[in-house]
Amino acid sequence: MASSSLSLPTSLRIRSSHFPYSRSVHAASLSLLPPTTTATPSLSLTLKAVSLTRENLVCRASSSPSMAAHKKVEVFDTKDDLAVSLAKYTADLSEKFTKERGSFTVVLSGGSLISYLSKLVEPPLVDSVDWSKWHVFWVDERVVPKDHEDSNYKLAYDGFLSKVSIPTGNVYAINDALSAEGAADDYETCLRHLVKNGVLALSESGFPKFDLQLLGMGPDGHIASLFPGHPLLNEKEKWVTFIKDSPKPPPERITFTYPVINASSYIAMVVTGVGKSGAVQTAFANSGTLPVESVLPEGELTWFLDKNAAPKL
Ligand SMILES: O=C1O[C@H](COP(=O)(O)O)[C@@H](O)[C@H](O)[C@H]1O
Repeated sequence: MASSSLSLPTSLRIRSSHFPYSRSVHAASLSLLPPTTTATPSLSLTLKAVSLTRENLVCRASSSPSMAAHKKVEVFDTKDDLAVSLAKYTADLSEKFTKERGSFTVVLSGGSLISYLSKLVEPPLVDSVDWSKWHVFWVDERVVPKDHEDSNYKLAYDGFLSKVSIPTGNVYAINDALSAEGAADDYETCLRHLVKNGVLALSESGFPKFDLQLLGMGPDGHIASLFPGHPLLNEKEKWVTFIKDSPKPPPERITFTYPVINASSYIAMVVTGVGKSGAVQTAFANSGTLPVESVLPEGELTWFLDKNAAPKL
């Protein structure tokens, strides 16, 4: 597969026959590491340390309190390669949680993310996933009717949900008849009910623990409807909140808060295109300025990047 994979802070892997290793080396000192489990000898960079094999690059970055417990970065030559890998990753987690818990709780975002789920709804994966065990949620939603062009539900329905057999009762869209505030409260009530009846797990931090959240990031580094500099970034108590002044239209939205996002077992951060490479670069430098930098799940964070969005190391 034409991909690169990076992992931070404990491991950053790059798998690519085309990865420009030389660009990765300039900021760091090189040292030899013992061979990894692959047959190929590996090199290590102290950046805080990147190890390279011909097909793999494993980077151990400095531990920083602002980093997730386990963070990986995958870089793909093409969007198609990314979609194939994201589909396999999602299908594997579906199997894992279905076996372990009898259900799979998945959070979708809007925007470009949905287009990268295309391989999941094609053979062979579409036939191997047990869709009856899926429970689908939204990390954010625009407060518009469900058939509105701006609706994240509509986007997901047209591009994904309409192609698979997830029980209708397991698809948790917002109540679009309510105000932004009402819809946020209603969604939080729904989540609390699902925790009570065991569909959703509860994290030690007291927030719902989703199995997988599939997130996108805007060119300004926003995730969900958490925008740079907005007071909602500081919300620590609520599970779901609302915004009426979103800098990106439409202005009225509901959104999960950081505590709910970060209680997740797995998060995939799917980012493509040169227009987002600046934000990715800033985020990887731990600038402390972008909302995406506060995505630090209790579980595992994996960045799925195409090479146009990948940071220049
Ligand atoms: O407004 C939104 O934007 C972000 C990013 O969208 P993208 O098209 O740039 O990938 C999205 O993740 C969020 O769910 C959506 O409401």
